[in-house]
Amino acid sequence: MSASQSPSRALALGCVADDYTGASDLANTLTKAGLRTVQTIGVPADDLVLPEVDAVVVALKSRSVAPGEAVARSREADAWLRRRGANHVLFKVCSTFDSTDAGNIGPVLDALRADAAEPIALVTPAFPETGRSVCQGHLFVGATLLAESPLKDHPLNPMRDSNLVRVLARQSAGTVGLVDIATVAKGPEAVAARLDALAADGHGAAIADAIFESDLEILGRAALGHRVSCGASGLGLGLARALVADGRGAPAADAMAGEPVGGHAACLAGSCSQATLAQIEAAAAHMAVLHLDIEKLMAGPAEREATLAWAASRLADGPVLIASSAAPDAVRALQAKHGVAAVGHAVEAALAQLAADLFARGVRRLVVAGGETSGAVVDHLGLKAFLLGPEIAAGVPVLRTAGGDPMLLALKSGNFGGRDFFLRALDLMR
Ligand SMILES: Nc1ncnc2c1ncn2[C@@H]1O[C@H](COP(=O)(O)OP(=O)(O)OP(=O)(O)O)[C@@H](O)[C@H]1O
Ligand SMILES: O=C(O)[C@@H](O)C(=O)CO
Repeated sequence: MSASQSPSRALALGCVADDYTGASDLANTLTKAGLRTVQTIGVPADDLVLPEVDAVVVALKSRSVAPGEAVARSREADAWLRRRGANHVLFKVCSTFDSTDAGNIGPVLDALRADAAEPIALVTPAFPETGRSVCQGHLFVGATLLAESPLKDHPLNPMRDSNLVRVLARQSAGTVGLVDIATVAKGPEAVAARLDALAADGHGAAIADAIFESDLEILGRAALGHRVSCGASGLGLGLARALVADGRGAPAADAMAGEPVGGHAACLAGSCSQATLAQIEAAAAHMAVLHLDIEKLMAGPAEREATLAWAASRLADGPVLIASSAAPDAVRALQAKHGVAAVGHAVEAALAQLAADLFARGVRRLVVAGGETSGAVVDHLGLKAFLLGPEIAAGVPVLRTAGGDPMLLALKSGNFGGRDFFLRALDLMR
């Protein structure tokens, strides 16, 4: 990571994100709102020298691991951020609240709250820019209730209950209350008073309604009165705007100011979301696309090796896209035959290995679709920290690796981006 010229101030905001794409989504939001932000991969070393920043987003791959492991990693990240002076830590989860009854949102939040000695934490995944809103504790994806949206078919954590008070209560040690939209509309003091009342009643968390960015500004201000909160980029926006109003933040250095990185370009898609499936279809008009045969992939290395040979022979002519993505029926059939975890891990491992092989063949611009997939790829490439570049689509920035041989990446959350996402990303990655 590039060295700082001046000793860093205490962080205005610390963030622990439960996946890598979610972390870059949040880092993008904080940057746009005026906080200079760096995203690290995993908990950084204690002696990490940062440029002058206001916020650090520590990206973990903890959304779909065992709860104990998620808790341990998140506590470590939280402790690092507190040592860097962060008074408030936002636990960034998915705007569609991706989790199961076992966790990991509840267990991690319980632990962070205990470590911060906070009686209650405000929780909201609302993110109006991408159509996520919460009303009477129910999460909507656009105009559709969460449990009726495509998220009901998510390969790892199908979301079948839209009532987040219930969802969070099932995975938390404590009980969960609601800060409803009527209270939010009254302003930060009313929200703070409601949180105090819920805490006095013994609730450890409160789902907060939010529909518009103005609601999130109110919630961000109220959340800053506590040491920990939980939400998606919308709450990040609210916290950042409150901090900037308090005098923190400054324009970020242009992460793309250096030489263009050049090199070959490739896209890897492991997300099976409706959005990604449509984006892959649209990309086929502009680049060579290969759909992996998952049965063959699971049978041995031949499918991956053949894919690499296919890609290597085309890279000089332009970008290639390799996708494991499949429609819900096909995903379910594979999962029924091999097991959810076995297919997921086999696909992630194959795409991560392909990323490394493509890097070895000169790829320096890489677009990855899917949070778990991005986690596997970034870990396998051994990348440690990112600076923020321009926004490709809501929630997806261009990332530039900090230090070493520069590389540009876009880590796309499954549901984000328009149909032309892959082309648009590569246009901004030079
Ligand atoms: N054809 C397939 N059949 C079964 N599982 C698949 C297939 N292709 C990919 N997968 C697995 O599905 C999971 C997709 O999760 P991932 O987080 O990458 O995407 P996403 O859930 O759409 O994105 P996000 O978490 O950002 O919303 C991964 O574990 C991946 O390996
Ligand atoms: O909040 C979101 O929707 C994304 O940042 C994400 O975490 C999806 O994996």
